[in-house]
Amino acid sequence: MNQNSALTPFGLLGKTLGHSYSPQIHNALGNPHYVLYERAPQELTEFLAQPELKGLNVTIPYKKDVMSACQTLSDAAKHIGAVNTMVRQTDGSWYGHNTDYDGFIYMLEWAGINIKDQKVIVLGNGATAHTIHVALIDLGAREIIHLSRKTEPFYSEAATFGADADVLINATPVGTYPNCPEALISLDDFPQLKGVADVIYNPYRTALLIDAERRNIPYTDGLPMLIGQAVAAAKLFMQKDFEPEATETIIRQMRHQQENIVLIGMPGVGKTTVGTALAKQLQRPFIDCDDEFEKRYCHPGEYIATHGEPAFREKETALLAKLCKTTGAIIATGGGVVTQSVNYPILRQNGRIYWIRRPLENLAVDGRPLSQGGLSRLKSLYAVRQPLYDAFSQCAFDIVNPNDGAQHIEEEYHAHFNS
Ligand SMILES: Nc1ncnc2c1ncn2[C@@H]1O[C@H](COP(=O)(O)OP(=O)(O)O)[C@@H](O)[C@H]1O
Ligand SMILES: O=C(O)C1=C[C@@H](OP(=O)(O)O)[C@@H](O)[C@H](O)C1
Ligand SMILES: [Mg+2]
Repeated sequence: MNQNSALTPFGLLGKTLGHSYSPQIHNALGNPHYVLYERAPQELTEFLAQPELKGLNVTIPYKKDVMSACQTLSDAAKHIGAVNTMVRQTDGSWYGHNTDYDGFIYMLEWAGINIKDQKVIVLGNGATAHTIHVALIDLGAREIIHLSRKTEPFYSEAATFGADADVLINATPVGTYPNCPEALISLDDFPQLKGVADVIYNPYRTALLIDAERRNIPYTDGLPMLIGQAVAAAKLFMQKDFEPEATETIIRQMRHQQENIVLIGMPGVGKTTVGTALAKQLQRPFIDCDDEFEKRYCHPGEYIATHGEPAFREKETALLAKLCKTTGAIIATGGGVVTQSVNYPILRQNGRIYWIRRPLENLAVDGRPLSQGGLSRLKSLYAVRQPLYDAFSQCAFDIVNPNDGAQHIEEEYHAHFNS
């Protein structure tokens, strides 16, 4: 190492870190001196002995290993048996705490999910589930049941334990990018739920959360937990308090950056045209699902004419599942995506869905086999699809001209994240 290059005082310690939001979050909290530290197990002791290090977050697989390097431990860290935050004390020793605990409690508060005297079902029995368990006891849960794959009770027993459960928490990685959408269970087995929380933050909405959203059950994804734990760590690192708005602003900003704009609507209504304009305005990537289909197979119209619509729908869903894992993009779909209910969680997981409308008389029909047969054919297609577009979308816009339409959608999108 260069003699003059000082070690950055704050960071995240782990074995293989890949992409992490932590530097971005700490930066937003006013700490530009936060980096990723990937270290092998045999390097840990020497690494932690460096006096330039002032504060660390710790991730798998080291949350237990670093405990022996901490002279003092918080009660939460002791009860949980894991440390995710280390703070250098004035005497040079390390203090170990667990801000995942704080982040979890923050997430529930943020979502308005009450735990006191409630029956809580936790999916999973691993390290995260254990941290959550300790927090749930401290919050006064009446009963906590962990469903798991390896030890009883199993996920298959959800109906037995879920009948009178108040809160459901997913503490497993099932449904995390890139294996999304995927859920361990259906909420059919939990008829009394008052809240659902998922520790996963990529995708933004797991299949479990989309299920909760559909049933109007209050829910939260794991981003408030991630940011809540970072803020709790930053308080210790920087020895300062943060206004509650600071945390809320970061949550909102990250969502704003990441949420896709998804366009649905009748064939020929202008999804591709409006999507192109939106991508340009917002300087975000544009994905046209029909174009992507054509790159891999052939023009969608030609595919339907040759192989039939069911074969097209199957290929289209598989392709959508790949394309819609992305974040921060503008996505124009093919007009028929709403005919397959399985497409809803795919589009919704990272997206706000806009239904764009124009009078049927004005729709483009060229190269669109399902739109052939004149206005009466379009009317019957619309009769079937209109309730589906309505159910799939969070917003609807009547578009007179594509640029104005893009402008209105952009305004709604920004307002949604700034309210
Ligand atoms: N609001 C609009 N007013 C008039 N013509 C439009 C409008 N939106 C799109 N068009 C035109 O309609 C045709 C089909 O638009 P396109 O974006 O390909 O629709 P979609 O992707 O929904 O099938 C294009 O020729 C486009 O220029
Ligand atoms: O409405 C439909 O079922 C279809 C619409 C087309 O996309 P556009 O909506 O872009 O025309 C294309 O996906 C395919 O021909 C099927
Ligand atoms: Mg199109």
